[in-house]
Amino acid sequence: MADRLPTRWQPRHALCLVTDGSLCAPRTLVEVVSAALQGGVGMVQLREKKLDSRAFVERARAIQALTASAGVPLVINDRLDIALVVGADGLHVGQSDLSVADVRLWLPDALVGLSIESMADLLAAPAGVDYLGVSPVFATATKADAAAALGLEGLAAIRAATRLPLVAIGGIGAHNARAVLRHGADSLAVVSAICAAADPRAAAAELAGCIESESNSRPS
Ligand SMILES: Cc1ncc(COP(=O)(O)OP(=O)(O)O)c(N)n1
Ligand SMILES: Cc1nc(C(=O)O)sc1CCOP(=O)(O)O
Ligand SMILES: [Mg+2]
Repeated sequence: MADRLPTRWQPRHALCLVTDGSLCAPRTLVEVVSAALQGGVGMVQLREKKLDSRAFVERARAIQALTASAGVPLVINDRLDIALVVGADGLHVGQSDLSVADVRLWLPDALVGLSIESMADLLAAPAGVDYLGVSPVFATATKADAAAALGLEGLAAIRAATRLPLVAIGGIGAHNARAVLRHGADSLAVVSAICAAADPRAAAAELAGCIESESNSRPS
C-alpha cells in the first residue's frame, strides 16, 4: 500500500468523538457534543444509522455549528451525499462502504478515514486515505456487527506496518486509554465513554488529558 502523507490536518494526538444519539439520554446529542468539545475533543464523527436523509442533514448542520466555532473537524460516517451537502470536513468509510477511490472523486481535498479490522485490511488499504480507524481494539456492545477484537498486540502489529495515523476505536475508556496509546495509536475514538458518561465534559477532558500526557512523553 502507498503511505500517503497529506499536508492537510491529520488526527495525530486527537480525541475523536463518534456520536450515538441513542446513548446520550437524558441529554441531547447537541448538548453532549457541546460538552465534549469543551472537554477537549479534537474531531467529531457524526454517525447516524437510523436517521433519514433530511433529518441527517439537519443534525449535521446543528453539529457543524458547534464544531466550526470550536475549530474542530466534522467527519460524516458512511454518507458521502450528506458530507457533500453540508460541506463536512471529511468522511469515514469502512470495508463495506463506498470505496476510498470513489469517495476521492467527490471529496478530493477532504479528510478521508478508512476502518481496518485486520492486517489483511491494512495490506489492501488503497492510496488516498488520511487516517485508519483500527477497529475494534477491544470488544464493544456499541456496534453490533463489530469484528473480533484485535487486542493491544493486534494494534501494535498494525502500528509496526504503517506510518499512517492510527485512530483506535472499540471499548476504549479512561481505564485503558494509556495502554492503547502505548501500543501505537495516535488518536482515540470513543462513543459510549463520552455519550453515555454522567459528565461528558469531564469524560472528554480525562481522555484528552491521557492523549496529551502520553504524546508529550513520546519522542517526536
Ligand atoms: C474511527 C472509526 N473507526 C472505525 C469505524 C467503523 O466504521 P465502519 O466499519 O464503516 O462501521 P460503521 O461505523 O459504519 O458502523 C468508525 N466509524 N470510526
Ligand atoms: C463505531 C464503531 N466502530 C467499531 C468498529 O469496530 O469498527 S466499534 C465502534 C463503536 C465503539 O464504541 P465504544 O467506544 O462505545 O466502544
Ligand atoms: Mg461504515
